[in-house]
Amino acid sequence: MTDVPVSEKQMEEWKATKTIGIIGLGDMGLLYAQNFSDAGWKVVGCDREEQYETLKTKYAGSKFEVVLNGHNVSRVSDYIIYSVEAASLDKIVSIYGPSSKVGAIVGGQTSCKSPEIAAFEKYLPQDVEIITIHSLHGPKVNTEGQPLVIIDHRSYKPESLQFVKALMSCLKSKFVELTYEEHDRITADTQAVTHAAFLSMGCAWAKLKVYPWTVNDKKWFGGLENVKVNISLRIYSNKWHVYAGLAITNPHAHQQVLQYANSATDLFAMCLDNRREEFTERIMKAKEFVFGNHTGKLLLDDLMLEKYSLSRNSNSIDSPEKDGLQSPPPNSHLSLLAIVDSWYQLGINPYDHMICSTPLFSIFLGVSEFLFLTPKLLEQTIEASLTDHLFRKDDLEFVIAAREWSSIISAENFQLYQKKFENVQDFFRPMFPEANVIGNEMIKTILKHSKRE
Ligand SMILES: NC(=O)C1=CN([C@@H]2O[C@H](COP(=O)(O)OP(=O)(O)OC[C@H]3O[C@@H](n4cnc5c(N)ncnc54)[C@H](OP(=O)(O)O)[C@@H]3O)[C@@H](O)[C@H]2O)C=CC1
Ligand SMILES: O=C(O)C(=O)Cc1ccc(O)cc1
Repeated sequence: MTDVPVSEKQMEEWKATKTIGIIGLGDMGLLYAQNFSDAGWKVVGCDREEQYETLKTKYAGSKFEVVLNGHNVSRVSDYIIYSVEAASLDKIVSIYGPSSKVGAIVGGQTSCKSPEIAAFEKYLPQDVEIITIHSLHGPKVNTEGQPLVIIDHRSYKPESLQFVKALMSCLKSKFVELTYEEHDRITADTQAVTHAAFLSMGCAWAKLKVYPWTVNDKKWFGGLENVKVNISLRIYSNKWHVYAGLAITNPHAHQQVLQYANSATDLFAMCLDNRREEFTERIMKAKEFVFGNHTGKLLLDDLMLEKYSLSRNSNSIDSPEKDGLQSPPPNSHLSLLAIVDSWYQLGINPYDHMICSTPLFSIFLGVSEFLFLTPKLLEQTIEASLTDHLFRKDDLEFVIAAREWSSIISAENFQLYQKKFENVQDFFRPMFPEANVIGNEMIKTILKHSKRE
């Protein structure tokens, strides 16, 4: 539902009388503060108190006002959005929640909603309404057309939801109304497991000390490899707490990430033992379950992805169907076989979640679809998995990495998550400037071309 059924007059009245407050002026808080104030809303925001002078100067020319702290935001705002690290949310709501203006609406941007709702219920005064949100994209992605989840958890006035939607309408995102439980289940299926996969790939390359696109034996090139490398580097160039919070605070995510690690382990073990029949049957069952009803065009076109290589001399594609170009060596694509197997094992139809898809999830589904539905590519991949040892060592590191991420997430160990994430981040850091330019271009093109976006 993208239309907001409020009159122009009502909108103008709200803009003239309501104040929007944002606690946490980091990447997402700033995105909202700028968009809302540009659209004519009165916006106040704060970050940590010690940042006050710096931010006041920095945003002196902006249309929103920086105030000292969350008390000052909460006292004057009709809609208060907490846009802070997931691990600190409970503490921060406990401090500022009781200062919420009487009758205000409160929401948050954290990626997992059960702990956010629990904190709101615990610390907010009863007169305060709870309507929370989640933009399903990062701060550098154009908000237009991206899913924006809205959760009306506790509202007393019928116009409150209309008001939140009216405010959010300037983002031009696609509204998706869910309960917080539905939200957490879906995002565990989509985001958490997608991140686990790309985190594990990056971790494996860092362990092997390779920048895959620079390896001279030309192991890693072609459209599918470009996606793996670009998305993995994109995640590692971001803040660790976004991914840690999303996976650790969502109990459903633990099971999904564990299944992903188990799928990778099982499939790899079958390859080591050359259990051809069992391996092929399992992959084919997963294919039937996930893609059995697929009709029409694929989400992604490999020719489109092919140009987004970090490698300077790449000119190839993965598809064995396309003649005339040098093909990359067959790869076991364990990371992609494992995701489709884990969807099958958990009974998840990923297409059911497209309504809540993030750019990275769409791309992950797109490359998996490409692997499973491009004629001959899956057969070639199965053969390579069982008989070709070129990627065995990489696959071993990948399996270890997937298991490690799963253990850290299940143990809810933020410290270890940060340490592991930042180790890999340090390894890739020199490559980020170039990788981000190419990765951003790739994502833009994919989103433009993806028929379901
Ligand atoms: N980045 C993304 O792609 C997305 C993130 N999210 C979620 O949105 C939330 C914000 O993420 P993002 O903007 O990326 O993270 P940031 O780290 O950029 O922003 C969070 C900000 O909150 C500040 N903060 C910490 N404590 C307080 C406090 N007591 N009062 C006011 N501000 C405080 C932080 O300061 P300091 O850094 O000093 O701690 C930081 O500037 C997170 O929960 C994240 O999971 C949701 C969708 C997408
Ligand atoms: O697209 C993704 O999965 C991202 O990595 C960006 C992101 C991160 C956290 C969120 O809560 C929503 C989107």
